[in-house]
Amino acid sequence: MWQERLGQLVTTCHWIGAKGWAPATGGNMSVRQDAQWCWLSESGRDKGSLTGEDFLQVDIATNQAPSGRKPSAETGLHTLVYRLFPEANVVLHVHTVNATVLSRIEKSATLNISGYEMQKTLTGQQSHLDTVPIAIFDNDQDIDALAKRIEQYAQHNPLNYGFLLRGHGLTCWGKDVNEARRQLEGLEFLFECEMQRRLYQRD
Ligand SMILES: CSC[C@@H](O)[C@@H](O)C(=O)COP(=O)(O)O
Ligand SMILES: [Zn+2]
Repeated sequence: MWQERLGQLVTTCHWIGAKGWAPATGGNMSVRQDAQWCWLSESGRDKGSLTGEDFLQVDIATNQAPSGRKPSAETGLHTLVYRLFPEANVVLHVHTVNATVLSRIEKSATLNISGYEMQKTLTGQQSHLDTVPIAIFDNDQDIDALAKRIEQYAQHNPLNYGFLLRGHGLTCWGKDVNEARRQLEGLEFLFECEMQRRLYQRD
């Protein structure tokens, strides 16, 4: 099951690379194996040309990789998502221009998305009239501290689909590769729309 998921993830990484969403080794991706283990991209790789060999088994509770190789610098954010959301089986982190810039333009702690038909690409969303809040966390090189902040936020606020790291990128997830990929593409489309709207709409 998870082996098949990993194969689909590798294909999705190539798609992400072709989109230009993981430039210069930015971004990281993972799939869940089971309640204890996940498989994470190795740190420093070009994420657009990964193979199955470039994924390392990581303990979700401890962030340890038995292989001794170095998993992603942002391992702690992937394992946090797997701990917070038992239904999440895939995590995608990308450095798109829209996510990077919009998360800086929006000064508050939440990007509220409303008025777009494409909101319905996000599981459970049924109308452009609803508001989809996407949390924005200030970036931090201390991933443990960042993960702790996100965990505390999630205790009191809904955290659906993904979150933005200010000036850094988007981390999103899904129950399978198809859902994670659809929501990544949907969110990225919505970010692009929101960037354009803020650029052109003066009222
Ligand atoms: C290429 S600089 C960006 C990194 O610091 C990080 O944000 C990132 O997304 C990739 O780190 P990695 O350790 O390869 O998973
Ligand atoms: Zn990153």
